[in-house]
Amino acid sequence: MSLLRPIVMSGPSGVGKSTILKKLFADFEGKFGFSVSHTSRNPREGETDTVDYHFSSKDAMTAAVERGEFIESATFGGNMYGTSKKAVHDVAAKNMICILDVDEQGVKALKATDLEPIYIFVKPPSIEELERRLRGRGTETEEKIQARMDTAKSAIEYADSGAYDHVIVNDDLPRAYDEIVEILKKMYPILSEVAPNVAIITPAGDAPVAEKTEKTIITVESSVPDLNKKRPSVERA
Ligand SMILES: Nc1ncnc2c1ncn2[C@@H]1O[C@H](COP(=O)(O)OP(=O)(O)OP(=O)(O)O)[C@@H](O)[C@H]1O
Repeated sequence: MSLLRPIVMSGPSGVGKSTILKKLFADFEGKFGFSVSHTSRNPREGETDTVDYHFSSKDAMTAAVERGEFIESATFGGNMYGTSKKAVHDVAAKNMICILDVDEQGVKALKATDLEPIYIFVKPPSIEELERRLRGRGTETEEKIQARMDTAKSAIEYADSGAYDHVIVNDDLPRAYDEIVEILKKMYPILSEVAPNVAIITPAGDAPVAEKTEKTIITVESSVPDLNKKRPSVERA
């Protein structure tokens, strides 16, 4: 069986990628996954090696980067972060579609690998609307908004040059989401499969009744990854 091709989901900050991904992960339980990044920083309390990050030393990471084992890597606050090609393969090996939420530089780096992802760009209806959404989110300082707008203009130009397989304009969220799902269902038959062991999503805290049925009970917390968690290896602006 051939491995599922990863998906690149790129687009300027504030365009709605996380919103779309959150819904995809929830609607297609167990079909999508993120790769686990490497970092040279120490684990924080509650973090588990190979789950939250692959915790590594700076020397080991530097050597692996030199051997060409990483898609991209960067240093933040004196610590190295990066995404290895193996981490992407590991998701596909579980028969899941690996989502790569990367910026323009990440897309260029991926194009130099043999991972052959499907490239999707989420485009704002206009640069003014993007700025409105960024401000509306209320998470950025004025300086950061300006820097993000400059990065956004470059990202849109790159997308307009034909760098992506699909460009989806996120004007109306449900419409944009449906368009993405339609594309993905054509590309990945596993998204149309009816799981033999249907998952029932219940609010956390509900008593599981798995022993009475053939169905799997999954709480929302455990089934949907935390998309608010920063993945610094792909964060630049
Ligand atoms: N079609 C839409 N119309 C209006 N608002 C939208 C639409 N899509 C998303 N939003 C809103 O825009 C804001 C930014 O969305 P989101 O945080 O998903 O962006 P992002 O692309 O993931 O950004 P970042 O890369 O910085 O994480 C959010 O407040 C979200 O609710």
